Amino acid sequence: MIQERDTIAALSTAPGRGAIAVVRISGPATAEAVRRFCITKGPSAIERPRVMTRVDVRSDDVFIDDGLAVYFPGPHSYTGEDCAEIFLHGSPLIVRRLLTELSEKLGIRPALAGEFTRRAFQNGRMDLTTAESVRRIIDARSQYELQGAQRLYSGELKRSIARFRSALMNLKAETEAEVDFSDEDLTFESKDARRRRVHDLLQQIDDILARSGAAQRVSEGFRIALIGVTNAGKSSLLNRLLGWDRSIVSDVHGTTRDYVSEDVELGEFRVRFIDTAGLRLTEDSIEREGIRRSIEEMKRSQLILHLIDGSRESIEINEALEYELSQSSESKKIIHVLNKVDILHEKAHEDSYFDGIRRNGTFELIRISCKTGEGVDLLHKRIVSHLEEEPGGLDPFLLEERHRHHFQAMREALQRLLSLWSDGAPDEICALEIDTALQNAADITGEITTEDILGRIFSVFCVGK
Ligand SMILES: Nc1nc2c(c(=O)[nH]1)N(C=O)[C@@H](CNc1ccc(C(=O)N[C@@H](CCC(=O)O)C(=O)O)cc1)CN2
Ligand SMILES: Nc1nc2c(ncn2[C@@H]2O[C@H](COP(=O)(O)OP(=O)(O)OP(=O)(O)O)[C@@H](O)[C@H]2O)c(=O)[nH]1
Repeated sequence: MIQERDTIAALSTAPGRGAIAVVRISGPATAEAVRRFCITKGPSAIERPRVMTRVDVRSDDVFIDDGLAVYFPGPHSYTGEDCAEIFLHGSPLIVRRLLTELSEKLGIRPALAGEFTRRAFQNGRMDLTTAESVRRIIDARSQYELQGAQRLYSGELKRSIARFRSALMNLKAETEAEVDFSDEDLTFESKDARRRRVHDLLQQIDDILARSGAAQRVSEGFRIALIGVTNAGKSSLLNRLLGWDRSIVSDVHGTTRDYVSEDVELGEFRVRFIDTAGLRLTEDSIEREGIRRSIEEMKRSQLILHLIDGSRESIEINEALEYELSQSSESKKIIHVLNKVDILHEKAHEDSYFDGIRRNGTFELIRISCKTGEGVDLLHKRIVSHLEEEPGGLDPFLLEERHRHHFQAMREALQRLLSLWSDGAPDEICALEIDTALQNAADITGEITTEDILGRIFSVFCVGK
């Protein structure tokens, strides 16, 4: 059983060798630990709260490291308890020495994953949505996801929950007033006006869920399929876009037998490029399987880059492309990329070269050379702007699955409330649904939490956070 009053310590910087390692301590024995292990000639770190102090880190007469220390007396600290940070040389051996001494001499135990932030939450330093966003900030894998997490950290969700709660409280107060005073001759806001307010809340919940769903899809990464005949230069383009040799580039037809995928940061976004098997009719069964899979991949992707080998006399339209071009104009976005402009076939200068790929008369074409790099930047920009056009693409509002669950439950309670009202149910029964909605709103920010819920939330954190 974890004691709240335990003093905890952990390495808070990334594990392994590094320039500097920071050990963080939190809890009642912190000041004693600093006094005992952080030795100064002049004023101690304890006497100079929140000021970085040069110290000799030592245990009795045994030298551990030349370091720096900061003491944050509670409640003005990250966790709200007495805290300290000791900056050491980034050696795992030094860190282990200090943590061992803290444990053996003062009974300071290693912190669990996320335990500092958990204490910050439990000491009222932050609400649950802010605490959760700390992990998301650390784990973000694109600027887009980071921005979404930072909006949570800045309290955007907490504030909208506060608005929901006050609207629900008003609704409840009025409903109860009606129950209490129903015999008296008082005028209350008409049921109609109240209905409209509930509809308005439902609309707001739907908007939040829709925005977060879109943001989630964006942050998980767009799938971009690279398709085109063998030797068109798909592998070369992927390498150009990624900036390093990820897939095998060769001039033997059919090198890419299966698809390779790669998650990369492209501008603000995380995207997954799928380099599909070179498409050509073949008797080779393994290669045919690759082709079947590239058609599948193409169907699942949000954007298709169709690579054309501009050194050839004509554009070869294969099954996969045929399928895609036959879809209606609202279907998948497709960018045709004319590659090898450095050795362009003379026919590729004529408009008729592109007749086969027009869809409803138009098509988007970008000319590049993977050999010289010409046009690759422009293509990169075009891909990013396609991503930005995606719904929710520029408005990251990321929610945890837990938040979505409670919003859904709020939504269902409010819908039941509306139908109870329609059925003319007693106000006491209606008030119960408002309570359910209120409870779910409170669960999001963590007004009332259980050990079990907190355990699940913080166990996915890093140790030391
Ligand atoms: N070295 C170090 N860097 C860090 C953190 C940290 O704890 N230590 N942080 C986190 O892990 C983040 C910064 N967040 C923090 C939030 C609050 C307090 C804090 O001590 N708050 C007190 C004092 C406020 C003040 O002096 O202005 C308070 O709010 O009362 C510290 C860090 C990122 N960088
Ligand atoms: N001159 C020129 N050669 C290119 C260009 N892009 C690719 N190549 C060459 O074309 C050949 C095929 O390129 P890859 O990138 O392997 O083509 P791929 O589409 O991945 O081929 P498969 O995996 O067989 O489907 C290689 O020899 C490349 O060096 C270009 O812009 N100009």
